[in-house]
Amino acid sequence: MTSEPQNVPEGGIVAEVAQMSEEERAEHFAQVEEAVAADRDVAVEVGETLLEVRELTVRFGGLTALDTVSFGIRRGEILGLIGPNGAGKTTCFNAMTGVYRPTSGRVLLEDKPLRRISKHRITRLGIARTFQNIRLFGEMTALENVVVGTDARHKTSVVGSLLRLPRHQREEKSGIERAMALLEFVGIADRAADKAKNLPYGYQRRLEIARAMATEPKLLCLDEPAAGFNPAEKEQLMELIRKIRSDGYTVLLIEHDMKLVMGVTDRIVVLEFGKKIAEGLPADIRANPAVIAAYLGVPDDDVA
Ligand SMILES: Nc1ncnc2c1ncn2[C@@H]1O[C@H](COP(=O)(O)OP(=O)(O)OP(=O)(O)O)[C@@H](O)[C@H]1O
Repeated sequence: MTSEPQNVPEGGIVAEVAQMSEEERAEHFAQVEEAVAADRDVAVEVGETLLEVRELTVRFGGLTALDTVSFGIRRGEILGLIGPNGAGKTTCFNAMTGVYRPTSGRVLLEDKPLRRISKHRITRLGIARTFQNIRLFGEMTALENVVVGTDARHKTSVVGSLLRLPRHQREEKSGIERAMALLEFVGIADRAADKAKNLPYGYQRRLEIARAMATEPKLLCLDEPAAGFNPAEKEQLMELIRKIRSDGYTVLLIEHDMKLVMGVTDRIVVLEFGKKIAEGLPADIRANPAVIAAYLGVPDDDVA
């Protein structure tokens, strides 16, 4: 079924795809799905709401970290979630990915409420994330770290894998092949056999992204992926994020670096003191007086 995308933002792949005929769209997504996730069973309909945050409130004791925040993430877009320090970005992210239980409000994935569920089940439902502080298995190789991600999609039972039944062997082989393809995709295949802890910092960040992608998520959440990067590395990261989106993924990006956010996102949601103060296209957000006021004190370079 193909439905007409609604409220499609100007510019970016979402708009491009919206202009395509049904045939072109089908061909586009066939290519996209082949490229990185040949066996992916995620149907992509650009423009529809994939995840909805509805009146979400999170309190820590007397502190309201998130106050009745609502926004939607559309399939196929890169949504930026920004705001000054302490605005509630990470809290929102954590409430969306099962780390925190919201005080009130809901998160709906494909119209179904995400209740209090384990992190593992969140991954199964199709949400993957990276962390501000890199969390890799340091003693495992880069390749093994990504294979672990592909395991989340396996259908073999524990007994099946212990007995090394043919399906398990097939899944293992395809997991290794996919993991290798993902390392190439993020640009670190040359260090596939190195232990994660021995990789340079930039490689570790890319490895985290590859591992999250390996779970074949409907929504890929990146929490400050450019932290600690120099300008050249940030530029490369922007390219990678665009490539990820072109491959059919939907991306939620939390990022401090305004240049990066403005350069790569389709739409932006701005939080301040736990409240949503703006939502819109990057150009509109850049000119929004409330956003400018929230970022006063931030060096011009960071906002421009
Ligand atoms: N586990 C917690 N317990 C108590 N207070 C918390 C907790 N997590 C966050 N907070 C508080 O909630 C508010 C929002 O914090 P949050 O980390 O979500 O903001 P942020 O926008 O992600 O900030 P930053 O950009 O600095 O990471 C802050 O006042 C913070 O101190």
